[in-house]
Amino acid sequence: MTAIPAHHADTVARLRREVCALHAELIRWNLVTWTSGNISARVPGADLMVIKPSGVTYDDLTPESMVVCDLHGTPVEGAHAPSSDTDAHAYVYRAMPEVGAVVHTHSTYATAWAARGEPIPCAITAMADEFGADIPVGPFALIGGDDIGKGIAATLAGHRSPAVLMRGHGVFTIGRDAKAAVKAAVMCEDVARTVHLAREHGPVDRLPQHHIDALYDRYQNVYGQRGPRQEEGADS
Ligand SMILES: O=C(CO)[C@@H](O)[C@@H](O)COP(=O)(O)O
Repeated sequence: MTAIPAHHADTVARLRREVCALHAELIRWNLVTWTSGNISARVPGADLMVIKPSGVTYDDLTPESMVVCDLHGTPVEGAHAPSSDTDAHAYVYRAMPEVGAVVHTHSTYATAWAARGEPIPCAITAMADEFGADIPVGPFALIGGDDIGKGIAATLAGHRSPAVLMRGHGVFTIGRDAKAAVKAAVMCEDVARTVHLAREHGPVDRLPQHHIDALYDRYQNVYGQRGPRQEEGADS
């Protein structure tokens, strides 16, 4: 195995802790069954990523059990075999330099949309906020190799949505960091459930595009705490 350059050691140690801890969020939000989801994060400035080990139950995950791989999916540091989706994550990092993290789940409602091969229409404000569009469907691809990654990148490149429903499989989300990608996975399941429940009682209309655009812009650029006043602790 190739050694990790010393100047990346602190970052890798931090990402081992972060990626490990965020798997608890997949359980907390009921997005995974047994060992069926995974999280990875890119090591900024290096052709490396930190990813969950394959098939290890979430209670047994530790920072030390995370696996560091290069961006072709080859393990570089770690005693465990990496996630079976390692090649998919690695392909996304190679193809989408702006992506800092990838999350995969089989969350129930979103995966039901994936099983139907149907995009989730952007019908509610929470969806316009986070996704800015319908949540798209990517192609079916077998696990292992580059095909899942190719499908994710081809579907999400140039798309506002940080989530894709891989046909007949489940959800992949991307983000600038692991927390953002986990948030997208949580929100994806939430809106998948809401729109599904709404459709049980009748047709659901997509929001008008100008409303989607306005909601997305506000949530991405205005919503929440931002700017120097908050950083200085001002409260009025
Ligand atoms: O999607 C699948 C299997 O369908 C896998 O991602 C899932 O079971 C998780 O596998 P890993 O434990 O990450 O190897």
